Amino acid sequence: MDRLLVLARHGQSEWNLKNLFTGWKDPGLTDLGIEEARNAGRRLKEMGVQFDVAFTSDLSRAQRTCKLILEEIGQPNLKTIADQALNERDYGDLAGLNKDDARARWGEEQVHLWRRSYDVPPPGGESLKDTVARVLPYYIRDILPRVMRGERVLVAAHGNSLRALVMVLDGLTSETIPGLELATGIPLVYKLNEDTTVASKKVLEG
Ligand SMILES: O=C(O)[C@@H](CO)OP(=O)(O)O
Repeated sequence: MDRLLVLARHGQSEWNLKNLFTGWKDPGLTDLGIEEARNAGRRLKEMGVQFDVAFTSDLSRAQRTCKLILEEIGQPNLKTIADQALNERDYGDLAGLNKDDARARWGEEQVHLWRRSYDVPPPGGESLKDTVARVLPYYIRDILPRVMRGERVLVAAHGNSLRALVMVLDGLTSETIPGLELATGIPLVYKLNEDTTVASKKVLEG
């Protein structure tokens, strides 16, 4: 039995393009983002991937990406479950600020800690640790049981909500997680073992 779990970060958003902290704000995809999402779908189609269910967040950039992937693989009406638990990390007071302006104001190192450390929350927002604390229970309760039953599952979500999941799946630590970057529109194709650990992982680049 293939225990298939595909994780896809949304395509480029309007605020990715403008270099703004986004978090729970809800900008749409750019034309490039739409193309990235379609391309992710095409790559999955080339691999012959089909899904039994899709999960996405409460935010439109992830939902649109999910829809575009499903259209490309010829499953436009697949059952799709949207949940706030998969939302991007809440960037708190940084949401809407330009990332270069933030570096000029608070310094490169502080901004890097806010963006990539495990446990330093941005002002008024969530650390990655906080994000793991909401994503992981949802994964264990709602997503993983389906994968273990042999359902082929797509999760279309966000840079940091997916970093939270990849941290758990790949066994990364608070020391190694800062080095993990997820590109827009590049699906990660996991197959799981019977004991829920990772059997294989393929990054669908290009
Ligand atoms: O702004 C955000 O919400 C995220 C993802 O775009 O940014 P970062 O990569 O800095 O965590």
